[in-house]
Amino acid sequence: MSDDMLLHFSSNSSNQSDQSLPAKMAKLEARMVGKTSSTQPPAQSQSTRTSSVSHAVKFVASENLIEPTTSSDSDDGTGDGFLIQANTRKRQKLQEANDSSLPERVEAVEDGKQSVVDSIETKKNVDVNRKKQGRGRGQSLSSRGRGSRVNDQMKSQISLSTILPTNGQLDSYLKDGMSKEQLRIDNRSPMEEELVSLRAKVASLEEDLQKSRQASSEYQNLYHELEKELKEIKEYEHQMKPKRTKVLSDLLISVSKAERQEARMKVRQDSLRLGNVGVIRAGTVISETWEDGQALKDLNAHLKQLLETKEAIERQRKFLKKRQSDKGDGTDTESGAQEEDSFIQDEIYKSRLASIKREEETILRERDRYEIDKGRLIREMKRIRDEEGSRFNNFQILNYRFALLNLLGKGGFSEVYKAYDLVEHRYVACKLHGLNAQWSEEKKQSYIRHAIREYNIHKTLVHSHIVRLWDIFEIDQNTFCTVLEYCSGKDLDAVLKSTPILPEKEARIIIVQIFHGLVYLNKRTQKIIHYDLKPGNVLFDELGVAKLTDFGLSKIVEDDVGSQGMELTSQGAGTYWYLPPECFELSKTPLISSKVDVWSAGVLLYQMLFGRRPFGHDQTQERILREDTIIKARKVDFPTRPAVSNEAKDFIRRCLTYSQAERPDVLTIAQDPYLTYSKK
Ligand SMILES: Nc1ncnc2c1ncn2[C@@H]1O[C@H](COP(=O)(O)OP(=O)(O)OP(=O)(O)O)[C@@H](O)[C@H]1O
Repeated sequence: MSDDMLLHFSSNSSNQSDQSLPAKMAKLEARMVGKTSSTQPPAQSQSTRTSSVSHAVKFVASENLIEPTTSSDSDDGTGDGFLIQANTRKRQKLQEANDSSLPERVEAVEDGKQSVVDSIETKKNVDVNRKKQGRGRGQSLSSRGRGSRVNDQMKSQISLSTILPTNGQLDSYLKDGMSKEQLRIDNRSPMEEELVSLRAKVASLEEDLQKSRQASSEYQNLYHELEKELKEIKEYEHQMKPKRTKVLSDLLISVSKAERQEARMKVRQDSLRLGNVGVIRAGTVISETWEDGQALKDLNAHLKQLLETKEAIERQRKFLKKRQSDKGDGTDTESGAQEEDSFIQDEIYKSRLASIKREEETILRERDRYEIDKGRLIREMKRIRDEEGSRFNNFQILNYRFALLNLLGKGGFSEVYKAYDLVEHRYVACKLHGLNAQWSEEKKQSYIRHAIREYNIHKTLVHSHIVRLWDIFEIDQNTFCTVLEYCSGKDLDAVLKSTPILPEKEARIIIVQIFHGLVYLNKRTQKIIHYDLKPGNVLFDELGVAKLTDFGLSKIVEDDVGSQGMELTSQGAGTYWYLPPECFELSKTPLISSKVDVWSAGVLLYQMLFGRRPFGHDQTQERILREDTIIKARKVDFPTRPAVSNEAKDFIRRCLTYSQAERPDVLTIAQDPYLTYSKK
């Protein structure tokens, strides 16, 4: 119902209160006779409805017989005449009993009036609320939904009340106990009912929509609040970042300083035991020499003493033998007793010699251990000296990101520092490539080209058995840095220096990992030959996972390469103990393939198992070249000790196949049973 209608409704109710009841009833009856059925089509115009409503309201208000909210409606169209007649009769009866029942009726009328007023008040409130809601979206839709429903109910009631029977008839119905609701339902057309139900649905949907809108607005508010909070956190984070970085790098520095101190203290302690570098002056020439420590001196002294004892016993034995031969012409009884004495004496000497031998062996084993410790000490001393001489030793932060800590080691042209990545928050290894200031510009450029080439190859390699290369950047005109995955374990070279012979199980799992890395290099679209496989280029992480590194000499195998391989352009580079014979070919440019890496891996396995390299172990690089050691390496020999499985030996023989054509390539040998672990 519109607001206008309500106004009309309320004004009529007051205006008509003075009309005489009988005259009004008559009027209404006449109208009812002439009116159309309540099944008026829903398409009926709103204005017609409104006028009907206003009449109905007039009727309700003036007669005060029914409550608008529960008022019944008319019968169906066919019953109109009967109802009117019945009503007329009813009215006559009523008039007869008029005066006697008037006080109760007045009361009923008063009650009805009050109900209508209440209903109108409710309606007004609802509509006022709805208007408010219409003005401001912030208000709850549920109240608007309720308002709409009440509105719809009112509309339907009012439109139906246009076809209500006269008040007499209605009174009679009420008296007969027929519910007003029943009347209302009976008088509804199906379309009207559908309309009502659709309106109810619309109202409920509107209510849902409003709820959703409200929820959405609440979420939006929450979102804005969170966004604000996030912004604040980010700002705070931004402000705190330099402070945090400072605290972090200070911590890292103090830990590194403590490590440096500890390393130096250990070197001092070990030096007492194992030895130190001394300085010898020969005229104006000053040179360095190694002086053994007390433990080694004691061991050597012990060995010397054992040797002296051994020599003394040997001398006594000789003397005893000589005496025996000199007294050979004595009496039988006499010579028999002397012979027995000499025999016993000799047995004593022999027994003593055997025990000296055992002692010697123990001391020699101990000395070997000391020698290994001595080697480690010398390397550590060198590292400390290199660190002290390095221009990067004062904890610089490179590229605003990499906090340099302690020196890991120094290579030919580079220093490798342990560093901390302040962005990714992980340890890395920063390899600082220094160009020699004395080099010609051409040589510097060539070195840089070489390093960039290595970087370009290495950066694309992502495999668990290959050291990751994270970054490259320039430090100054003569220095640049490559950032590598940090491997906190030793490299294989350091491992073999402290334990020259590895148990076969350990050696096998290392070679298996190396081959996993090699297979990866050979399964890429752009195949790569590492070309510099050697113990120093196999690193271990803290869990003992082996990783290949140093792709400085690597070769990219071009697509159009023939089955024999590609041309070796950098002949002479690499470490000769680990390179195959074809790399030493001088008559023509050698063709190389992944078979180079297979040979190197074979040498590595041999060295891990037997503690020495198969070819030219004791030779220098220069001598290997001069004596054609590798060119002559046609057959591999295995020492009798330590005992190694035949499978391992067969695998090594396959890797060290002299003929390049017959040697399997990486992908072929990767199928070898020695490299596969199958459950038995
Ligand atoms: N990614 C890394 N993680 C941990 N230590 C590393 C890493 N890379 C190299 N190192 C260590 O740094 C030291 C120097 O390495 P570098 O590769 O420069 O030396 P090299 O291989 O002996 O020399 P060159 O490359 O000239 O042959 C070695 O002891 C090596 O173990």
